[in-house]
Amino acid sequence: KTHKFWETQPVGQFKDIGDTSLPEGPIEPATPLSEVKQEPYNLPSVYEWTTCDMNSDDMCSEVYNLLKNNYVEDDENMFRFNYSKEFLRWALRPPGYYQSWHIGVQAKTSKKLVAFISGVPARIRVRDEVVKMAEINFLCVHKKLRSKRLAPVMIKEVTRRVHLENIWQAAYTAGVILPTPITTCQYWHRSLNPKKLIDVGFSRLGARMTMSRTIKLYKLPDAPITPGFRKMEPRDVPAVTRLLRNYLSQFGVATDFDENDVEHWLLPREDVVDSYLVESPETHDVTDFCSFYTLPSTILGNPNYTTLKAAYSYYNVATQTSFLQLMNDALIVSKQKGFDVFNALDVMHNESFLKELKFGPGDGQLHYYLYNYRLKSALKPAELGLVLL
Ligand SMILES: COc1cccc(CC(=N)NC(=O)c2cccnc2OC2CCNCC2)c1
Repeated sequence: KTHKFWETQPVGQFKDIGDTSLPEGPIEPATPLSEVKQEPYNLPSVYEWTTCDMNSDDMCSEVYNLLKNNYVEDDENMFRFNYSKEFLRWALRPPGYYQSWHIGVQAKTSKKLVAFISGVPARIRVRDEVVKMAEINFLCVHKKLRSKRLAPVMIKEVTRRVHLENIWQAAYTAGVILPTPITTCQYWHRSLNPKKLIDVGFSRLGARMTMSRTIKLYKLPDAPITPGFRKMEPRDVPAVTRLLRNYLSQFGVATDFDENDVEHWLLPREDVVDSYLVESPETHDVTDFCSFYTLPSTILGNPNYTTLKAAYSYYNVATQTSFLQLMNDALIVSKQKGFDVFNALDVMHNESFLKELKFGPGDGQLHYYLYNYRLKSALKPAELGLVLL
C-alpha cells in the first residue's frame, strides 16, 4: 500500500534486498524507440502538460514562484528551499540538455503552473560502467493539489520523455525512504552566523553556552590561509577536470565529468556556484579544489528575517593541502560572502572534516536512488561521488 506506485517500477524492491543472485546492472532492457509510448500520459481533465522554456523570463519566473511557494520544507516546516531563477537556469541547462525534460502541469483554464518535474542528462559511472542517465530533480506539486496522485503520472511522463532520447537509467534523491536507496546520507551544518541561526530557530544555544561564547566558538579568520588559494577561472578547466576525474575514480558511483561538464558545473557563477583552487606558488600546478552552491531558504513565520543564506558543499579535492585546511578556507570565503550556514553531506571524504570543523549533524537524511539499475549491495555514503542540486 505504502509504495503502490514504486512497486510497479523497475527499481530495487525491498523484497529483493540481500538477494545476491540478482545481477548488478539494468533491471529492464532498453526497448526500441518505436515501442516507447508516443503520446503523453493522461492527466486529470482540468490539467494539461506544458514544456517549460527556462530561457523565457516569464516561464522561468513561473517555475521559480511555484518552487518558492510549494517545494521542499524541512521536517519542522520552518524553512523552504528558495532556489533562485539564475540557479534554476544553471541547473536545468547543462551541456546536451533537453527542453522536453522540463515538464510543467498547468490548469487548462487559468494556464497557471501547478506542478513541475525536471531531468537533465548526466554521465554517471557505476563501478566501472559509465552510464548515460537522467538526473531527476525539482518534482513539485502545488500544496493545494497534494494527494491527487499527480506525482506518479509526472514521474511516468518524465520517464517516457527520457526513454524517447534512448536513455534508460536515472538518478534522484529524496528525504523520504522509497524502494530502494543506494545509500543514505546524513546532512551536517556548520554555523557561520550563529546569532541569526539561533534567532530563526535553525540552531539552538548549546547547554551551558552563552551567545557571546557561541559567536566566539564559530569565529573564522577574515581571509583564507592557504597560499595560492584563488577563485577558479576558465583557463583552469583542464587542470580541475584532471584533478576531479582522478579523485572521483575511487568512488563506487560518481559523476563522469569531462571538460565541457566542468566548464558548466564548476566555473563560478555569482549567487549560484562558487569554486576555488590552490595554485602552487612554486610549480603553478593546481593541487586542490573546493566548491559550494548557493541555495537560500525562505524562513517561514519569523518576524525579523525572511531568508536563510545557505552554502552547500559541492565537489572538493585535496591532494597537497590538508583537506581540513582546504575546507576551512571554503568556510572562511563563504562567511566572507555573507552566508549564514555551510551545509554538507557525509559523502566522499567529507566525514574527515565534519566534526573537526565544527559541523553539527542535521535532523534529517538524504536518500540516493537509481532508476532501472540494480546494485548488488548498498553503498556507504563515503563510497558515493555524486552531489545532486
Ligand atoms: C534549511 O532549509 C531547508 C529547507 C528545506 C529542507 C531542508 C532540510 C533538507 N532536506 N536538507 C537537504 O536535503 C540537504 C541538506 C544538506 C545538503 N544537501 C541537502 O539537499 C540538497 C540536495 C538534494 N536536493 C536539495 C538540496 C532545509
